[in-house]
Amino acid sequence: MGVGKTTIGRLLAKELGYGFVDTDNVIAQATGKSINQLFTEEGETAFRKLESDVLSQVCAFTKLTISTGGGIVLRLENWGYLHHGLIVWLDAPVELIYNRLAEDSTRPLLQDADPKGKLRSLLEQRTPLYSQADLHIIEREGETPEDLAKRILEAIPSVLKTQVSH
Ligand SMILES: Nc1ncnc2c1ncn2[C@@H]1O[C@H](COP(=O)(O)OP(=O)(O)OP(=O)(O)O)[C@@H](O)[C@H]1O
Ligand SMILES: O=C(O)C1=C[C@@H](O)[C@@H](O)[C@H](O)C1
Ligand SMILES: [Mg+2]
Repeated sequence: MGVGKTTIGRLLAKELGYGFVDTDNVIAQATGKSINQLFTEEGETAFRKLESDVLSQVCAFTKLTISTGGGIVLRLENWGYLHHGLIVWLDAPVELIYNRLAEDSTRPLLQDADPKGKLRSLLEQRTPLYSQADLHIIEREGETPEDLAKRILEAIPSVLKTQVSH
């Protein structure tokens, strides 16, 4: 959460000449509600169902970069959809994310008495799930979104199946 999926996904799409979709944005547009409102008014379970519905539809397209919500990994069903493409785990130290999101109130799960502790526990719970991604990119201090998009693009060939020449 807050690691830069939306920001960097958009840049990657541009570099690749692909379309771009952000599942949180699609959900907000389709429902006319913010992510905060959805969590408060409908609950996290209803949000997760919407998130799977959106992913199940957008994963069918080619030449598309999809930025997801940080909790997309939680439902087993989503992994079938994610594996239509190449999955990148964008990772950053909790301290960095916490500082970035300190003034940001748009993440409902961080409206907590101890947001840093919450970030830590979410990351701990989800690490085994994020580890299922094809590519793991760890952000370095001071790296810009452009730097990260470039690094992801450079790393992608390393996880593509090597072609067998005859
Ligand atoms: N490499 C970076 N350096 C500095 N700021 C960044 C970087 N990446 C993202 N940001 C900033 O951090 C904030 C969170 O980024 P963003 O919304 O892209 O994260 P996200 O992973 O999509 O979050 P969520 O999981 O909530 O969807 C934004 O204000 C963005 O501008
Ligand atoms: O990590 C999460 O569980 C979330 C991340 C955001 O992208 C949103 O999908 C929402 O705030 C939940
Ligand atoms: Mg996002």
